[in-house]
Amino acid sequence: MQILSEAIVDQVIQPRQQATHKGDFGRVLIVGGNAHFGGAAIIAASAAVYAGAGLVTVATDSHNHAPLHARLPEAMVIDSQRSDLIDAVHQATVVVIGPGLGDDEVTLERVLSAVTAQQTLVIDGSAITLYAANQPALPQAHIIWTPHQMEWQRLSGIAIADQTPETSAIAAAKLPGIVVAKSHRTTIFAGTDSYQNPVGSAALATGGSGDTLAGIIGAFNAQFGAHVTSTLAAVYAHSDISDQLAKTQFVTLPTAIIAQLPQYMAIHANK
Ligand SMILES: NC(=O)C1=CN([C@@H]2O[C@H](COP(=O)(O)OP(=O)(O)OC[C@H]3O[C@@H](n4cnc5c(N)ncnc54)[C@H](O)[C@@H]3O)[C@@H](O)[C@H]2O)[C@@H](O)CC1
Ligand SMILES: Nc1ncnc2c1ncn2[C@@H]1O[C@H](COP(=O)(O)OP(=O)(O)O)[C@@H](O)[C@H]1O
Ligand SMILES: [Mg+2]
Repeated sequence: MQILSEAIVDQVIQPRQQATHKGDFGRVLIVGGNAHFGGAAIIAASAAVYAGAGLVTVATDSHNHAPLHARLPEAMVIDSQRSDLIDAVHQATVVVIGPGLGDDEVTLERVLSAVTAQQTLVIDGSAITLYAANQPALPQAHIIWTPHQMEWQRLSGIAIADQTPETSAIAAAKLPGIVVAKSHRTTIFAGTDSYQNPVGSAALATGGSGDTLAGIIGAFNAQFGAHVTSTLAAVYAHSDISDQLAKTQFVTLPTAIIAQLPQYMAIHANK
């Protein structure tokens, strides 16, 4: 198992070429936010925008459209219950499904059946819980699972108390793609390789921290490429920003971490 360091962030985040346009930095589609969990989709979308995705669209319950625009005018929005969801999936570089999705199995299956092998699919939150329960068909895409320990229990069948790098590696190998097994010391499994994140603290133990990470992972894969390094850098950056804020803040709120992303990325792009 390789222990991550700040070097992964310096390696992945590079200065931007100047003769570029927003399309060069990827299109991220966030699918989530039912009428009760709209904040999760807004948090994930905010993280994706502030982490540098070229364009961000949110497919979410219509209850969330006005609140989303009020907080994040940079994002576009569509009603996840309408037919243009499939068009939005086809236009995306990366699809992040799950933050606040709740029990919307229909939307999960519609999205899974529309994602293609050329795309990246981040499966987070309720989408993990729904997949674990119903096992819908998965696309041939570059898949990144981001379960917390309870979601990993549901997906892997390993009780939280029995989740170790060894047991989780065996379970992760049975899934397509990358598994980001979130915990106090998040471990990432990619093929036969495994990595551990050495940073992060209990200041992250607040609702929305995982929604934030899902958005950062989406944005990093969209703009830096669908390589495991993009996901590793996102995991490290999320915790590293929190650790820096935690020097003076008892809990590091998703919105506080998100606000730091542009400055953090500017510093590391030039290292
Ligand atoms: N502001 C919002 O709208 C928020 C919405 N959220 C969404 O709520 C939906 C449900 O996700 P939740 O994670 O809240 O609920 P889950 O039911 O998936 O998991 C949390 C439950 O598992 C238990 N648990 C035990 N050990 C745990 C561990 N080590 N890590 C995490 N949970 C552990 C918790 O006590 C809790 O009862 C997701 O779609 C998520 O994205 C959450 O992200 C919180 C914030
Ligand atoms: N005590 C802790 N130490 C380090 N990281 C933590 C701790 N508690 C939570 N985290 C991190 O915060 C995030 C929580 O994810 P998740 O439970 O999915 O949040 P939510 O679904 O509420 O957005 C994960 O990245 C996890 O690694
Ligand atoms: Mg979560």
